[in-house]
Amino acid sequence: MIIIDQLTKKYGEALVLNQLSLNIKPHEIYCLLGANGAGKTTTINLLLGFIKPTSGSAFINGLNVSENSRKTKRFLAYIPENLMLYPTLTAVENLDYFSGIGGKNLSKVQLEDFLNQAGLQKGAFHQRISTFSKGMRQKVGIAIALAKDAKTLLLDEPTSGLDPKASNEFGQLLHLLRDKGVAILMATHDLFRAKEVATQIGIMKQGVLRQQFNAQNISLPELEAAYLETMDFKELEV
Ligand SMILES: Nc1ncnc2c1ncn2[C@@H]1O[C@H](COP(=O)(O)OP(=O)(O)OP(=O)(O)O)[C@@H](O)[C@H]1O
Repeated sequence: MIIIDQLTKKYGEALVLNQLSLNIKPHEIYCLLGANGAGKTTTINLLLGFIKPTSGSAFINGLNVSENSRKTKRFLAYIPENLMLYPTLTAVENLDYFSGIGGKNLSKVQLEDFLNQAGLQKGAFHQRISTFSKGMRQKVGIAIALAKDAKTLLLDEPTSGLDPKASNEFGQLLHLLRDKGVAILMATHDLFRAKEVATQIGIMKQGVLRQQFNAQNISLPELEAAYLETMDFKELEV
């Protein structure tokens, strides 16, 4: 469960996130859309406890992130655009290391089972990460989320640079995690993938959540039109 309550972030005079409120329950995938600089990564960094809010609060599994940043990481998995894995270690070794940080001590068979669930081909389990494509690395990220038994998954442009097949596979893996009851927040520029995977979609501009949709109630052309309209809307000069 992710609760964002009137979260605001300022850098000096620059207001980069303005009173954002969101509620993402288990079994939900919330896709956050917005142009470069809209505040999507800032939102994720606040949820990760990487930066402190100017005002407002964020809660992961009922814990205030600002007060329990270390504890909340136990419930969290995070997949950025370029997942940081150890290139000279194998997929199994990386999974062992990162699930260990998450407090899990798993056998080789269990580790391999999570990689299998994440769709990594068996031949790659014991290969070094340095030989992996981006799609394979993202699958290791999903395996880490599964192995940690994460209740919350944060994703920052995870399908950027993936080919359509890899991106489609990645979307299916998100559905697997959703079905397990994970609450998922994904920042993305990919309207098509957002429409494919999301239960809810929000459009941000200049740190403000401008529009929200139930993904079932909007077609892809309607979503694109709403996005373009939001981006084109000029603020009234006072
Ligand atoms: N450390 C910082 N100091 C000052 N301004 C910052 C800092 N970090 C981010 N910003 C500003 O905050 C705003 C929001 O940035 P953010 O990275 O959250 O946008 P985004 O929606 O994720 O964009 P993108 O799609 O390009 O990733 C931008 O104007 C950015 O320049």
